[in-house]
Order: sequence, then structure tokens, then C-alpha cells
Amino acid sequence: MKLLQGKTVLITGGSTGIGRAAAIGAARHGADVAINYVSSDDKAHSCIAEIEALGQRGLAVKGDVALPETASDFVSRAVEAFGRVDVMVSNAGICPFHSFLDMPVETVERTFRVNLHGAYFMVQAAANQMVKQGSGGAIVAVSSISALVGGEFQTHYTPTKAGVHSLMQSAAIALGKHGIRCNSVLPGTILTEINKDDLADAEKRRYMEERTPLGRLGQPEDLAGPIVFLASDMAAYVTGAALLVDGGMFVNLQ
Ligand SMILES: NC(=O)C1=CN([C@@H]2O[C@H](COP(=O)(O)OP(=O)(O)OC[C@H]3O[C@@H](n4cnc5c(N)ncnc54)[C@H](OP(=O)(O)O)[C@@H]3O)[C@@H](O)[C@H]2O)C=CC1
Ligand SMILES: C[C@H](O)[C@@H]1OC(=O)[C@H](O)[C@@H]1O
Repeated sequence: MKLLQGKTVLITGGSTGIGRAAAIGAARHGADVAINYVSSDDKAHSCIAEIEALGQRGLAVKGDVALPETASDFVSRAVEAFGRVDVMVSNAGICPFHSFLDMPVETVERTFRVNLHGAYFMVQAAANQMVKQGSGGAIVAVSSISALVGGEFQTHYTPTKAGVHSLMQSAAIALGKHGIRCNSVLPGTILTEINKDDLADAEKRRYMEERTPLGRLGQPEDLAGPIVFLASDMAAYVTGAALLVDGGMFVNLQ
């Protein structure tokens, strides 16, 4: 069964990793897909080629989500191409690992702007378009297990993921009357570009794997199903929810 047949799905950070897997997953489920990205032109275009090979329409729009105008540009380019917005997946993010006591101000500010301000403006722009259309919609934000637990080298990052989780809760309240559902997914450790260097440390990688009851770290494709589900009418009565997608890592105390 195709869960997103005839829908238009917008995904930020769709060139690689979780966003790319979600974009391909949405296309497999019958959606036309617009992706935003900031630097990887080749990867963005190859994602669009995969979407088109699945028989769906694809659009890549370059822009830095830290800038509010990127959000209005992304939404209006998608509407120009596909006519409407049914789903927004706010996914773009960065995590430049760094110790706390000597954290550079610009690393903190950039991480906040990309991960939290970026999500805020994208969600707001998509919601305004959905309200204008008058037929509801679904917003899925990619938060993290890090919304719930800390990280020694992530003191600038974990607050942004808690913020995204909180944004979905408040947006669910603000947008429920318009039939717009807002939920978040909380991935555990997923093997992508964002943590390639961090997990190059074999000991750290083994430790993370051992903490995971399912016995392996996640692949980007592990997020595609949960994101498609929350975006679809199968989740018609789900809003303000947060779904851990972590192989059980969070509940594994001892
Ligand atoms: N991997 C993991 O273990 C986990 C990841 N997450 C979250 O998942 C999301 C996706 O990360 P993941 O797939 O792992 O990482 P990747 O590095 O593979 O993907 C990041 C994506 O975000 C885009 N991006 C980065 N900065 C910007 C920006 N300023 N404006 C627009 N797009 C931008 C990148 O575009 P480009 O390629 O053009 O640079 C890329 O498409 C992030 O929000 C991350 O916090 C949450 C929990 C765990
Ligand atoms: C980048 C990290 O490896 C990854 O991102 C998160 O949100 C979690 O902390 C993961 O471990």
C-alpha cells in the first residue's frame, strides 16, 4: 500500500543521510518530493534522479536553513513546481562535536541557528502554506535521542534537539485547529556523514553498538518508515508525539 499517494512532501537536508532516505521513502510511497540542501549539489541531484526513477516528480532547492528567507523560498519554489504542500519534514542539522569549556561562540551560534531557528522558520513557512490551502497537513521534525539525554561533546547540540522536540509539541497545539499534525522522530545513533569522524574511533563505535539492544547502529533507511508513517493518514490521530527510533538505546541503563 502506498501511504503518501498524490501528496507533496518537502524535506530539509535531503541530499544525504536521514533526509535523503526519507525523500526516497516518500517517493516510494507515491509522493512528489522537494528537497532543500546547502552544499552537496551532486548528492542533491542524484537524490532527485532516484525520486524520478521511482516515477515521481522531484525538485532540489539550495539554501541555508539558518536564514529565515530560505524557508519562504523553499516553500514557494515547491508550490510553484507541485501546486501545494502536504508534508514538511524538518531534518537539516549539524553536530560539530566540541568540548564544553572552550566551545567557540560561533560554533554555538551556528548550531543553534541551523538546527533550531532553521526548524522554526521551515515549520512556520510550511504551516502558513497549509493553512492557506485549508486542507490540513503533517509536519515531522527530526529531533534526537539527544533531546532526552546529554553528551559531553554536544552541549551546544542537545539543547537544539530538545528545542525541536518542544517546537513540535507547541506547534501541535497551535495548528491542531487547522488539521495540521506535528510530531517528531528521535533517532538514536544512525550512521551518516554527521558522525563519520566521531565513530571512526573503533572503541567509541563498539561502545555505542553495545548500548543498543538491537545490536547494531541505525542506517538512514531505519528512519524512512517512521517518518512516512507519521506523515501519512495512518497517523491521522497522532499529534504532539515523539517517536524514539533508536534500536532501544534510550531504555538501556544496565
Ligand atoms: N545521524 C544520527 O545519529 C542522528 C541524526 N539526527 C539528526 O538527523 C538530521 C539529519 O542528520 P544526518 O542525516 O545524520 O546527517 P547528514 O550530515 O548526513 O545530513 C545533513 C543534511 O542536512 C543538510 N544541511 C546541513 N546544514 C544545512 C543548512 N545550514 N541548510 C540546509 N541544509 C543543511 C545537509 O546538506 P548538504 O549535504 O548540502 O551539506 C544534509 O542534507 C539532523 O537534524 C541530525 O541532528 C538525530 C539523531 C541522530
Ligand atoms: C551526531 C551524533 O552521533 C548523533 O546525533 C544525535 O543526535 C545523537 O546524539 C547521535 O549519537
